[in-house]
Amino acid sequence: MNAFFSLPLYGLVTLHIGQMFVILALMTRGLPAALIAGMISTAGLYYETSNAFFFVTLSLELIVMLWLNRRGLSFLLSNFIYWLVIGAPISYIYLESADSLPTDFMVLVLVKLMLNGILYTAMASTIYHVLPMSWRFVSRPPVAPTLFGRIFYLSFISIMIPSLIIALILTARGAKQAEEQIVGDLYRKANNARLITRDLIAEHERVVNQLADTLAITDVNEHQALLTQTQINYPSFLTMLIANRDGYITHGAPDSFFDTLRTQPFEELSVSDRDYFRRAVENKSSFVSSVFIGRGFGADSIIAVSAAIIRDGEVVGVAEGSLNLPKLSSLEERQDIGLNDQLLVITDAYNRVVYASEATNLEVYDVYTPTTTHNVYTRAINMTRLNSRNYLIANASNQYGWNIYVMSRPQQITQVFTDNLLVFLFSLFGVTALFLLVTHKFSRDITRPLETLVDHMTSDASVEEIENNDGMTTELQAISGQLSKARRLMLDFNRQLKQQVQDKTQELEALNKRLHQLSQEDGLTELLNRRTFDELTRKLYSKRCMKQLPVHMLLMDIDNFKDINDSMGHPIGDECIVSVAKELQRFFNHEDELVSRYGGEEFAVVSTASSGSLLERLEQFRSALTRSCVVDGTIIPMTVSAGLLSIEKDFNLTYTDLMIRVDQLLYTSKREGRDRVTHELR
Ligand SMILES: Nc1nc2c(ncn2[C@@H]2O[C@H](COP(=O)(O)OP(=O)(O)OP(=O)(O)O)[C@@H](O)[C@H]2O)c(=O)[nH]1
Repeated sequence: MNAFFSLPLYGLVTLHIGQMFVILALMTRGLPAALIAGMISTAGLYYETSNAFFFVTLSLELIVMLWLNRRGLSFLLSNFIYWLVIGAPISYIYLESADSLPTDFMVLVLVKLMLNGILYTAMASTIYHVLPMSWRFVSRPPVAPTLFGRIFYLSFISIMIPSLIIALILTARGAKQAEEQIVGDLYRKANNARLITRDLIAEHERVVNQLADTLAITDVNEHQALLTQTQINYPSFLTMLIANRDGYITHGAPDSFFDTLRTQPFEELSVSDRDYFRRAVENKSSFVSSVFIGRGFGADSIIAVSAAIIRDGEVVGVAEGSLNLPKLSSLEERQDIGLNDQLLVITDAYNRVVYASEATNLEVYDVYTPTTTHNVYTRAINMTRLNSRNYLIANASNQYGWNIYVMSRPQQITQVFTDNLLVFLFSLFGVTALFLLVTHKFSRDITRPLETLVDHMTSDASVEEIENNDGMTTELQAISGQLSKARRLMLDFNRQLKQQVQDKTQELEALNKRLHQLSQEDGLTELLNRRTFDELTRKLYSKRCMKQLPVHMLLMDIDNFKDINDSMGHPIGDECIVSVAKELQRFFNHEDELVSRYGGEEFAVVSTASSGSLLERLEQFRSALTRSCVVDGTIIPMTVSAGLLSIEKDFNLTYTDLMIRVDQLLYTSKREGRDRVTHELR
């Protein structure tokens, strides 16, 4: 059982779709979940092989991928690097030590492992990107922060999966075709060799039969000539002989052979113990021997073709021809067997080598029975080992019990697959480079106009539409037009808003100023109110005292004002108060002189002027006041009572005491008959 959901392609080459889920678990649920998924998916393999290798490598793959991913590499690239640097070497060592795989298939398996890794990771990546966000339990860094990177990554993995699958299927089909072709070729050659050897033996058997028939009716004197001629006609016969009924050689060809033979001891000339003699005599027919070592004339490995010479139903002798076995090499040449590392071995019914290609290191008469194994890569043909190399082996046997083995190196099949995969890998690199270029251009086509648009929209310069919009698509041109329009409106609105804010600010400032003024002024007379006057004068007074400079405090009150109010009404009273204030402002306008409405009809003046100047102006004021208030052409005469305290020496008086004292001086003036000034100097 294989819980990897394998999709067999060719031989051991299968796509392990199940691994995709393990990678997906790593992407969405993290390492512990992926390890559990990996354990489940390799459980079947573990159960079958009792080997934890698959789980260990899978775990290593997951850990390395995660580690690389945390360093900013995509899972796809991480997987590729893993297989290149760790996975392939480890698998190589494992497969090599496990010895379960012929080394001829090693490259193929390693390339397949790598492609498999790329494929299932690409599939997992694609699924990951279309999964709802809620399925992603672990946050992953984005595959690429730039638009270019994202377009490239997504388009790359989406084109890679189909192309990888198509490439694998096509190469698998290619390998199958190559396999069929090579296996067909081997069997065709084996079959041809079967027919040729059959015909060869049959022909020589016929020749020996004919010879025996002719010898039976020919005078014995002509036997030697007949034999020599036959051997000349059929050079495939290395030697030929005629033996009499007792098994003694009476004639031989070629002549040189027979001359040598004749020099042998008498018993050496007997072939009565040889199968080819006994069987021919016993069966009164022809016979084809298996391989044996000749004697008498050298010690060649030979095959003997013999026939009984029958005269009047009685065997009178045996004619025999020994086949020249090395001449079978023509068979090899005729079938191009030497090419492509192909080998030919022919054995007889006793598995003795009749003929073997030189590269097999087999000698004629050696016993050869190939042990064959079935191989996953080659379903239609067996594999065998010869001289510690693997060979595909096709065999055929003829009716003489001969076996014909044609062998070929398995690379011929795996080469097609491996070559195709390598071509695919290189094309993939090419496609990747092309993709990089195209997506780079594509993303620039998108981002450039947007950048231009943003630059244009954020610059303070012109509000005109973008002049050079050649690079823009029509959609972007439309958006750009609308944005420019919106921006113009916005700028207009902004300008109006600015103006309004400016106006309002000015108004507010004026209002504030006025409020400030109002808070300091008396509403009727616009003189300083009592609170502000006290505040300012307190400071001035303490400064003057500190510096011991003269300061004068003047407090005055309109005399009998109640009468004016009572007789003429409050509005007229107000007018009188205002005219007093105006006169005060007129006469007490020196620097550091403050004038205040200190109460209802009470006024205060602080001055730093000389007392002479002050008293003079006070008198001028009092005199002007009598005529200052005119209502409906009638003068309302007014007088004031005043208290004046000049501080010129005693600077120890507090401000409160100062005011109390001035007030007392004012009341002194009132008490003493009004319209006067009580002046005190301290
Ligand atoms: N029209 C008007 N009258 C005010 C104002 N403030 C105070 N008065 C009046 O001023 C008068 C002050 O009167 P009194 O304090 O009795 O003193 P007087 O009549 O001026 O007499 P003597 O101060 O003793 O000379 C009151 O009748 C108040 O109502 C004001 O702002 N307007």
